[in-house]
Amino acid sequence: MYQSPTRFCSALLQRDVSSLCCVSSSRLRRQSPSPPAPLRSHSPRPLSETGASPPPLHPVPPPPPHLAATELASGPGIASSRTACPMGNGTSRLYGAIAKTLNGSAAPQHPECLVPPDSEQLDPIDPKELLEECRAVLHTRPPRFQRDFVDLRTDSTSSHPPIRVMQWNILAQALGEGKDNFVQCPVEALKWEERKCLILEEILAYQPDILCLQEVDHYFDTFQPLLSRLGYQGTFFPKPWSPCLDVEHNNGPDGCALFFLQSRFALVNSTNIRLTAMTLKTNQVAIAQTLECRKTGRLFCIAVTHLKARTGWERFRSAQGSDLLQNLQSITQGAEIPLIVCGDFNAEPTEEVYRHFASSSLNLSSAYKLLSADGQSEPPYTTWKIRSSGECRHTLDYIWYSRQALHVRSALGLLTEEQIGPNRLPSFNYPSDHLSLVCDFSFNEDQERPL
Ligand SMILES: NC(=O)C1=CN([C@@H]2O[C@H](COP(=O)(O)OP(=O)(O)OC[C@H]3O[C@@H](n4cnc5c(N)ncnc54)[C@H](OP(=O)(O)O)[C@@H]3O)[C@@H](O)[C@H]2O)C=CC1
Ligand SMILES: [Mg+2]
Repeated sequence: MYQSPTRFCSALLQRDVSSLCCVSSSRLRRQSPSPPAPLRSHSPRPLSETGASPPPLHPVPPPPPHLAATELASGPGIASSRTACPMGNGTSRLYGAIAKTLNGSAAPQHPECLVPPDSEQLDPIDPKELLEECRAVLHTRPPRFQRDFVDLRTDSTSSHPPIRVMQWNILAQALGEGKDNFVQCPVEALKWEERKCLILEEILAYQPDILCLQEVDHYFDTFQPLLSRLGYQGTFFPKPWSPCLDVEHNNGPDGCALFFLQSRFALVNSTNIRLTAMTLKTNQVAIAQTLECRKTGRLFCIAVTHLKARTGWERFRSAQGSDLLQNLQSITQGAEIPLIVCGDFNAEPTEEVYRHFASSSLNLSSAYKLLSADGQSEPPYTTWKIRSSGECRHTLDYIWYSRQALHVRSALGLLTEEQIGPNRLPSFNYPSDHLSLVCDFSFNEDQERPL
């Protein structure tokens, strides 16, 4: 079960307790997935997904006892930092690293683990070697889907390397196994030990400079320790009443996580936002950070959010979006600082919250529209799954950017229907019901001035 972050200590972070948690590399090598189970039966599918009927707007109940009050409002949340990593470490140490995260979902409860260990004790990891290790764990799975970047460059050129941003709802382990009811997805495909490697493989394949994640319920035992060793600085803000906590053997609350490469950016300001809807506190959160490019001195703001899900909650989402926009107005000093907002908005482009973002005074555009023939249409889907209630194919995930200050140099194409397959997502091939979105951004040269 979940332990408070202050009581948490990952075995990965604590070399001298490695014997408590470590799985040997040979054992890891021998692991092979069980054969796929027969598909679970499911009832006839209506065309549209329906969730619980929306109650009137209401605040969520008091926080669970394991979360301090300061973590729930616009408090500091949980951030961590690491030094940037040089390359070239031995694979044997990597097996130790990933094996420790494979060993179990819960953190050890030893008193010596109450204080997080010194970050300097951690060894950097070579991304290529970690990728190899992931592939070894996944050797019985089908190969990764091929996705290509689409070059979107216009006349605008930039002498600086682009900023690669990944947006991804990675699917909380507890929700995938306990709540989501993906009736065509074999339970074996959801095993964390392997699904984790599929998620890491996706991140390592595209090597984003900034990673915006939703439904993260393995921050402390997996993503923070591993990504910090790849040179990322991470921040996690859990949902106050995460539905993960209702699932037996959960690994703690899910929430948003934001990672950036420390070698490229310095953190100037970080804000954790518990979203409100018509002044009432809600169960949804966002993280907004102002970063400085180390090379150019340019400032920009990056934000990640996950809005309220389900049909019937459109007004609620719209109110949450308005609250987020208001916060971002203030953080960007009235749109002075260029902005990128990544999120699972749980809203189709026809919804009010989408229109609010598209028409806000922050001058935002949605990057993935640029993949369409006319540059005006969102992709046909960013999530595609089959629940007992039916097939759900929706466009819900977006990367918004300041259209005057930034331009999109390229965007990663989505999976085709054929790649996704008849049983949809998640699957043995792909670890989440949402596709990752990846864009390369550059500052527009004519606006290229340090703020
Ligand atoms: N104990 C208490 O008193 C309270 C408990 N809660 C718990 O929190 C939950 C609500 O939390 P909230 O964050 O507002 O929930 P949301 O409506 O935002 O949904 C939470 C998750 O459910 C997923 N989801 C969406 N549609 C479905 C579906 N049809 N079936 C299963 N899962 C779906 C979403 O994934 P995606 O975004 O990918 O679609 C999302 O990650 C309650 O169900 C309860 O479990 C909440 C408040 C009080
Ligand atoms: Mg989900």
